[in-house]
Amino acid sequence: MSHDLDTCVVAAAIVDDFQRPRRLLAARRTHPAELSGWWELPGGKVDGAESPVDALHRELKEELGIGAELGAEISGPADGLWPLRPGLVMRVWWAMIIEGSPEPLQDHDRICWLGPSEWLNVPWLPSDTAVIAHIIDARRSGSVDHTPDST
Ligand SMILES: Nc1nc2c([nH]c(=O)n2[C@H]2C[C@H](O)[C@@H](COP(=O)(O)OP(=O)(O)OP(=O)(O)O)O2)c(=O)[nH]1
Repeated sequence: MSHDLDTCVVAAAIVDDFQRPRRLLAARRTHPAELSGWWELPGGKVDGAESPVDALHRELKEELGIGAELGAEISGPADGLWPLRPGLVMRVWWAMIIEGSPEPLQDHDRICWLGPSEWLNVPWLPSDTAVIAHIIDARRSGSVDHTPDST
């Protein structure tokens, strides 16, 4: 199935270390009402002509006040994408903070560093279940691909 016409959301799995990630940053949404209180990977929709990577850097600055280094993209099951709902797909990158200290500045009311055995300890958005399971597996098997990616 083609996802060419779908809206693209970009998000970051922000960890403390690409090679041996122990902590993962989760953020609790404040809006819209039906998503409020659920936790997600920080990010947002790609605007107009900006590239997905530019959009992710913009969102991380707006939402958390941080600059990040992106690692490899975490490829999803649908042509590399993570389907969220009809018409909406997500692309996800490993990321590490290189500037600033994360604060819930916009769209979230809480952020939380989840420790090694805690990556399932928040109620993730139901649409995130597959990607969170995937990154937990990658962490457990030591197969985190941390090759920098700038596509
Ligand atoms: N950032 C992010 N969004 C997610 C995740 N999982 C998931 O279903 N979504 C959904 C929630 C929203 O419907 C959509 C992201 O839209 P958004 O509202 O955060 O993006 P935005 O601020 O750029 O959009 P907008 O307010 O301008 O419409 O993707 C996730 O892990 N991270």
